[in-house]
Parts: sequence; C-alpha cells; structure tokens
Amino acid sequence: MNCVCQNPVEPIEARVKDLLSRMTLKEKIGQMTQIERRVATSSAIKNLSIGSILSAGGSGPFENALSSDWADMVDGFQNSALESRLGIPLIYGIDAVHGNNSIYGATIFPHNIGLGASRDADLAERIGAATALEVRASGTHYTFAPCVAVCKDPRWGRCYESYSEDTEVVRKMTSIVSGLQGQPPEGHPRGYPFVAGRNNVIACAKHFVGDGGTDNGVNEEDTKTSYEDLERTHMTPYLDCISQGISTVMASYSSWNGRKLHVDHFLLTEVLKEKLGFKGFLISDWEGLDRLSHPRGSNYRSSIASAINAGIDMVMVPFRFEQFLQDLTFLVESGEVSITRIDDAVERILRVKFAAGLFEHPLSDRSLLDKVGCKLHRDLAREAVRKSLVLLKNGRDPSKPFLPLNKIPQSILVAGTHADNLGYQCGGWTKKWNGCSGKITIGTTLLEAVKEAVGVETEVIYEQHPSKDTIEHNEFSFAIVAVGEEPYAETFGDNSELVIPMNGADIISLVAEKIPTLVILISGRPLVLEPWLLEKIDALVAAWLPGSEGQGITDVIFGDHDFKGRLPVSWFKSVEHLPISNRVNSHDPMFPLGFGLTYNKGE
Ligand SMILES: O=[N+]([O-])c1ccc(O[C@@H]2O[C@@H](CO)[C@H](O)[C@H](S[C@@H]3O[C@H](CO)[C@@H](O)[C@H](O)[C@H]3O)[C@@H]2O)cc1
Repeated sequence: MNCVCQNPVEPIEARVKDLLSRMTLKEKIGQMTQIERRVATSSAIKNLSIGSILSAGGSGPFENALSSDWADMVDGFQNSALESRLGIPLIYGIDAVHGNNSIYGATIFPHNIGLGASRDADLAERIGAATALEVRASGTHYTFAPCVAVCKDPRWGRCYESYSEDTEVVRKMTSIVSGLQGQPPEGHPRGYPFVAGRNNVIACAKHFVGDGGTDNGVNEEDTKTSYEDLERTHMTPYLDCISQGISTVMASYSSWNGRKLHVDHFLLTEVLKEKLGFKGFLISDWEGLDRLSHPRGSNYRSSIASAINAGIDMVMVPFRFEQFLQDLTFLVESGEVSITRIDDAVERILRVKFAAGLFEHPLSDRSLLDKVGCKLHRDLAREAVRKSLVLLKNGRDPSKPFLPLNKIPQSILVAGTHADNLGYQCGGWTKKWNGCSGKITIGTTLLEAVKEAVGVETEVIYEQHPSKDTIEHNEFSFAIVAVGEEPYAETFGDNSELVIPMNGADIISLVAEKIPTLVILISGRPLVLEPWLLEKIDALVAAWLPGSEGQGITDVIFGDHDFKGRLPVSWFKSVEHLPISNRVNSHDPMFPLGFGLTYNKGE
C-alpha cells in the first residue's frame, strides 16, 4: 500500500486521516479492542485487526522469563498484526509502575508513595527514562503509568500507588511522564501525544478522575465532592500530564457523586477532551465495562454503548473480545453508537501509534537488553530509596541522636519479618499482580545490605522472629528491626485497621525491651504506632516499599547520606481519626504531612 499513511515525512494528522479513510468498520472496532495475552491468537490479531494486547500483573511467557523472552513473545504478536490487511501495528501494554516490575531481573524502584516522600521531580524523570529503556528492552511499547491519584485516605488499598495526599506533590512528580515518553520539543501542540523515540514508551495517566478520594478509601467506590474540589484536588495533575504530551489516560473504576467514571460523558468528553484539550486516547480499566452492571458483565451491550458514547476510545476487554466486537458492531449498525464517535476513537488511537513511531519501528530493539537491571539503573534506584526514607524518631533525647549507627559495632541483631524478604520490600505489582514473598528477583535485602555496610569484625545475628534466649544471652550494640505489610493490590489492600501485620509490634516490643533499637517500617502507607511503642524504641524510619535496592537504606542509617524524605501523607494517631483533612474538624496527626527529621538540623 503506497499511501500518505505510509510516509513518515507526512504530518501525523494527514497519515491518520488517510489510514482511517481506508479502514472498514470491522478494522476500526478491532483497533478499539485491547485483549489479554492469554487469549491473543495469531488469527484473531490478524483477522480482527486487534489494536492492542496487554499483560495483566505478572502475566508473561513463563515463570521468571527474561526480557529477551518477553521480546520474543511481543514480536510474535506484532508480526501477526503486520500481516493484517492494512498492517496496522499493535501496542503492547503492561503495568510498569515501579520499574518493569513483572520481568525477572528488572530494576525495581520504590513505589510512588516513597518517591512522593522525596519530592524530587528530577529523580522521577530519570526513573521514567530508565523504566522506559527496560520496558522497551522487553518489546513492550506502553505502560499503564503513572498513577496520579491523590490519596486522601490511607485505608485505600492503592495508597502506595499514589505519590501523596497533597495535590501539589503529585503534580511535581508527574515529571515522570517526560522521562517515560521523552520531553516534547518547544512548540509541540498542547494536548497532542508525544513519544520521543524507540527508547521511550507510551504512558498512561490514571485513573481519571478522583480514584484516591472515595468514601473511607474503599477501592472503586464513590468520590462525593463538588466539581470545584474534584478539579482542584484530583484533576490538576492531569493538566501537568497533558502539558507533557501524555499519550493515554485510563478511566477510573470509581464514581463521582454516584456516577461511574466510565460512563461520565461530562468528565470524559466535555472536560478531559474538550475543555482540557486531550488528544490522545482514553482507555477503560480492566473489565471496566463489565463492572458497570450487577451481576458483573450483565447488560454488556448496553454498558458498551454507554461507555463508548461517554468517551472511552479503547476498551481493556480483556478476555471476551468476540462478544465485544459483535456487540459494538451491532451498536454502530443500529445507530446507538455513531460512526463519528468510532472515527474519533480510532483517530486518537492511530495518532498515538504514529506519534510513537510504531509504523516505522514495530519490533523490539534487542540492543536495549543490556539496560535491564544494569548498574546505572540500580544506582538510580538506590538513590531513590535514600531520598524516600523519612526519619520519624531519632533518640530519646534530641541532644543524643541514635542515628547514624556505628559501622563497626561489636555485634548487632537484625530481626523482623521484613529484614530479609525481597518480595516484601518490593510490595504489590511485583512479579505478580498482588506481589510475592521471598527472593523473587535480583536485588538486595536490608539484611544483605547491613552485612555489606558493617566492618568484617562485626557479628551480625539475624532472626526473623527473635527469641528471648537470643536477646538475653548476647551483648548487642544495637538492633535493627524491620516489620511491615505483606504485598497486596487494589481491593485486597483495603484495610480499616492498619495495625502492623504479622505481630510486628510484638517483635519490636520484645527486642526494644532489652536492646537499643532502630525500627524500619516497610509499608505502603502509615500504620498504627501506639504511643507506648514509639516511647520504647530509639529510632523510627518509614521506608515505604523501597524495591530491589536495599542498600539505599543502609547508606542513610549508617550515615553516608543524610535523610531527605518528608512525609507524603499525614501520619494518623488513630484510624478513628481518618480521613485526616485540612478541614477545621480534623484531628491532629501524630506526624503531619511534610514531617521528616535529618541529621543536621532536626526537623
Ligand atoms: O484474584 N482475584 O480474585 C482477582 C480479583 C479481581 C482482579 O481484578 C483484576 O486484577 C488485575 C489482573 O490480574 C488487573 O490488573 C485489574 S486491576 C487494573 O488493571 C489494569 C491493567 O493491569 C491496571 O493498569 C489498573 O491500574 C488496574 O486498576 C483487575 O482488578 C484480579 C484478581
């Protein structure tokens, strides 16, 4: 086919219009369809002109597959797409939300809440660029990131995916978009998607809009607030993403004042597309259309009509795509969904594909494989860990700080459920959707980092669950106790109690009774800290979910670097006080948003 659409010198808009004019209704609807890799067959991709394939959390070629195995898989799908009548390349998407976290050996960066503690926009941009390289090395073109939720209640299971409860902090960290996609040149038209080249990925700002503001932090529930507050608190970060050329936006499962976002024409079309001028494509969330009705998946055809007419351009089906194709075709032929709406959706999808250069470079670039988990990226992740740590207590007396720790003590005890568990350190969305326990990938646990940091003559004793005998029959200079949350994702993380799990408080109490103790909390959010517990320990560090580079913690607690992190969320005194807000009737927090001690000048 020798046409305008094939000529990379032609303006993107001319290529979009030309290709659209050549497409059948079947091909147009195929482009609006995203399916999960487990149901993606060569014939379906080729004959139905499927626009996109995704990996659900952890869904890959096989257990511990390497980036090269992923690239083989994605290129296989892409070759099927290139064999279709018009040869429109597909987009392969994955949740690379803290590094390319499904892939074995990838660098795992701190989750967003830890990056929010750093408040370092330049760091976020560099992490975006590193993540993009590792994603493209696996053949994948598209990441469902960043999550720009403003988490207003830590009981929400996705609190750790949010940079902060403070909109301004979230806005600052949207700089990751320029890292992921590349920086748009001067004069790039506002609202249009931008992807610099083969070392960058298509990004996705999510979940539009108000996902972090639901009642009591219940996942996928209702955000009850005025339009002015919704715009000021939850929508502003999207303006920053749009100004950086964000290519896609994902609709939220949640509702706004009782109306599901996936069918909210006002917010999806009149606000996002018309008022804010977003020209990329709007994608549904996973089975987002199925979750519009009860029982889930019923009235599917009606849900499709409502969602597409509200402004959804691509549907993350992800499994029953034949039903979706059949129903949407019926809806267009019956006039319930106009061809104008279909053309608008397909134009947006093609615009992103042309902007990403997929027509010119549809297949993976294997020269990127040596970037995966490389020293440069791991050093960057280590820097991010350092800057994410928040020092909440340092000594029983300000004049006698407990930290930094002595590097050549006689003997130290390292204890706790999270001291030697890489999976716990990484949290959810790592290897699997809801995370895993143990040595899940390449990385350094806190215990390994401590052993590396102290002198060879120092005795390091490790007990996950320390015994009275060990505590009483050894002379420890100090103890490091790491406790916290087990990995979780989404609704499985909704929690109204927020106590330190796995008897973490008991472990702390047992050790701190007898030994000067530093507690390191590995969690996706603030947890209950009883005053007696806080009193009992000598120092406390919030490490959030630091990822694969545990040495970032020892770099700071042993004094090679100072603390920089400041709380990205208020630390509540009691769950009864949640949600903490800046409204007049709100309770005082135990530690306020922005709190963080340092070695030099106290707070
Ligand atoms: O075990 N169960 O019972 C169970 C229940 C529900 C599940 O539901 C599903 O789990 C995951 C698949 O395993 C999916 O990722 C989504 S989540 C959705 O997926 C997008 C693509 O990954 C992300 O970008 C979005 O940010 C996110 O909101 C869904 O919630 C899974 C398992």
